Amino acid sequence: MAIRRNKITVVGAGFTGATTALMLAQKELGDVVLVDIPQLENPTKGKALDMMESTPVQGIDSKIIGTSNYEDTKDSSVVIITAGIARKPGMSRDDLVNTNAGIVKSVCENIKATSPDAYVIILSNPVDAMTFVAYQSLGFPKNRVIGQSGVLDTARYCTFIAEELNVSTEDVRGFVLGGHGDDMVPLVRYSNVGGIPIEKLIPADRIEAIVQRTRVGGGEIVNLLGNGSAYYAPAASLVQMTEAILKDKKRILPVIALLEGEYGYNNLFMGVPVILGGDGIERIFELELSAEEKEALQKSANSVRGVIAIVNGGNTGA
Ligand SMILES: NC(=O)C1=CN([C@@H]2O[C@H](COP(=O)(O)OP(=O)(O)OC[C@H]3O[C@@H](n4cnc5c(N)ncnc54)[C@H](O)[C@@H]3O)[C@@H](O)[C@H]2O)C=CC1
Ligand SMILES: O=C([O-])CC(=O)C(=O)O
Repeated sequence: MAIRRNKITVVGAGFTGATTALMLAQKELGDVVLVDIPQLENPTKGKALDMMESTPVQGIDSKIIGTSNYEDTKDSSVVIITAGIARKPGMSRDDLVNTNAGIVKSVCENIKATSPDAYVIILSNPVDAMTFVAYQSLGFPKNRVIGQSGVLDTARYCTFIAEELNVSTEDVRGFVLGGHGDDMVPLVRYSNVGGIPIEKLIPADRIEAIVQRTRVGGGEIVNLLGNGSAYYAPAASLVQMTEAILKDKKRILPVIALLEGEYGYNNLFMGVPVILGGDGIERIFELELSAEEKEALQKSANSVRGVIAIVNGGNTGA
């Protein structure tokens, strides 16, 4: 049988979607289908054509098309959902919940019909609740419905640690647990630089400042941009997750997964470290947490449940 390239669909051709499409093509992870609403079909085709015309210069062979027709996305291996509105200064991610829930639901109905075997990665905010909406709308098994927050939050955290120590970002390891909001839980005890615990290298007050900056890292960019939210680091995070799945890399990454007893939570979508590979979320790692870390995670979980309740008729879980 002839070997075919993977088809990767990116729904939403705005800042994050278009950037993600280009980065996916640059890594030649597959052919990319960029989808937006019918009213924006021409600009979507235009963005895709512009990217396609960069391929001879970049020396890459991925094809990129723009469309508003889900038939073009048929049998995608991975679908990335970036469709929805983004926040502006003064807004929280949770302010987007009602608008984006409707959008994510309608997108998922189309995906379910055209790519029933896809692995679906959700970016639209508030992303923990939107991953729940996607899970309900798609009816796919839990290993194939994956939310993006922890890769980005961890990238911010590691950037700030590397800056603090003036070392390569490559040598910084750590991760962020919990919901994608200001209560997220960067895990200091599990963070190191070249194997050396950060607590041995950075004074406690500076670590606390890094943790706080990470928690509001999205807001920092929103305030600087003035009219939208981050997209380069979010796109890079989506590409890392897509690559982990398509190449069956079995990366250990923090992603939003359905918890069924892990960390003491049931029927809740929240960020936890997992093995991400050819079968999506292949395993969730449950770490031993201190009393303080458990309390911080509980606060984050309560925030996520509050937002899920808004889109789930007052019920707080899946
Ligand atoms: N989870 C995370 O870590 C992050 C989440 N986000 C979220 O991702 C979402 C997208 O952000 P941006 O790309 O910056 O926004 P954007 O406004 O630049 O792009 C969103 C695109 O979605 C499209 N869209 C709306 N309804 C659609 C539908 N039914 N079908 C297809 N496309 C549709 C819009 O026309 C627009 O082109 C926002 O909700 C934002 O908050 C952004 C960055 C990080
Ligand atoms: O802050 C936002 O609204 C977008 C986002 O989730 C992030 O950049 O972390």
